[in-house]
Amino acid sequence: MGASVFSFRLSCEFQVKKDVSPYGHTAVSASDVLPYGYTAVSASDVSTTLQYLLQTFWPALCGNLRFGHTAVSAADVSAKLHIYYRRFGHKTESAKAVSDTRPNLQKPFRTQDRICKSCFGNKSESAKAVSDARPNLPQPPSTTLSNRMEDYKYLFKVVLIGEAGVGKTCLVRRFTQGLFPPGQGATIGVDFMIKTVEIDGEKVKLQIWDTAGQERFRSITQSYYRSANSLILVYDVCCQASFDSLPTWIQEIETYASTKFCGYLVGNKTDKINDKEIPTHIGQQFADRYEMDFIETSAKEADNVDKLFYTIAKKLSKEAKQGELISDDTTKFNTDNTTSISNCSGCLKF
Ligand SMILES: Nc1nc2c(ncn2[C@@H]2O[C@H](COP(=O)(O)OP(=O)(O)OP(=O)(O)O)[C@@H](O)[C@H]2O)c(=O)[nH]1
Repeated sequence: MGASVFSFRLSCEFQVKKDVSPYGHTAVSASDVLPYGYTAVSASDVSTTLQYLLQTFWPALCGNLRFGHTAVSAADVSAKLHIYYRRFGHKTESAKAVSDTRPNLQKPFRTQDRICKSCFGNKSESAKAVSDARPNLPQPPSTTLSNRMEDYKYLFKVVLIGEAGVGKTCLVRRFTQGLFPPGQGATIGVDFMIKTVEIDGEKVKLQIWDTAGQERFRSITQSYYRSANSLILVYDVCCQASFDSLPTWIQEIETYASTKFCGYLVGNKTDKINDKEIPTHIGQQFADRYEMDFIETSAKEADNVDKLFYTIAKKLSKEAKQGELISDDTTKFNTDNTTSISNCSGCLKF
């Protein structure tokens, strides 16, 4: 089993690992994740073990970390794992042994809840998003996997892209948490949140991926385009440069996205009326040219933010109902009245 199998980078193949990583995009080598005598364990075993390791030790060591907002090197991760080795030893050799070294797995939810909150800040939405995205972790009886599967009809993946500083994170946090974060720092790699909305009486879960706009993260963020059901391309209405860069982003989309996705152009920061550089009709023209929907928003004032995401949820639900979201790789239809739509094997399937 090659090193790539155990790679902890955010890749399509091992979405579960990706989704539980509080490290953003840290690459962890095969040796880091194989403290078990190099026994061939499956990717999911490794994933599950790492979830446990990271949950157990990371919060105490690192405090209020959140997805994608912390740069942690492979060496850091490795150092944390050594603590685990010291405690449990190196002698476990099989996948079973791996699971035997997880004494806390059956602890009640209170423990996990505390860990999530500790790990990701005291933000219930964040903690819930993390919890939802960890299908392998023990769940309290009231929120077992099957229960949660009945919680919604569709699951869609929405990815925000655009230049750094245009307000992608603020849009996501306004929608998912109802707040405008003061002093929002730059996203490192990719962050995600989940919000369930109701469309025509049906629950629709939006898995919202907030990508870093900085060039240095481009190779990471590109890997998210293909599995997106919807791509939201954001620019800052007060920043000509962010608008001028749109053709480059369109090229990125054409290169990396799937052929079937719902595209939205968003001009953000409309509250800065006196600084506006890109008139609404120019934004609209650009969107028309590339057959995208268009809206102007203010994450700060909560203008049109809900409308943006609800419109996307509604459109995708309609397309799913009409069977128009049949995609490159897989479209999953669950037998229990729950449908998980995805464009690639990298999408979460709860
Ligand atoms: N006035 C105003 N400022 C905003 C708005 N949205 C975001 N900002 C500010 O713009 C700055 C950048 O916001 P972010 O949400 O971090 O931008 P981003 O696109 O996620 O940036 P990267 O993570 O680097 O890609 C922050 O200082 C925000 O406070 C808005 O609607 N109005």
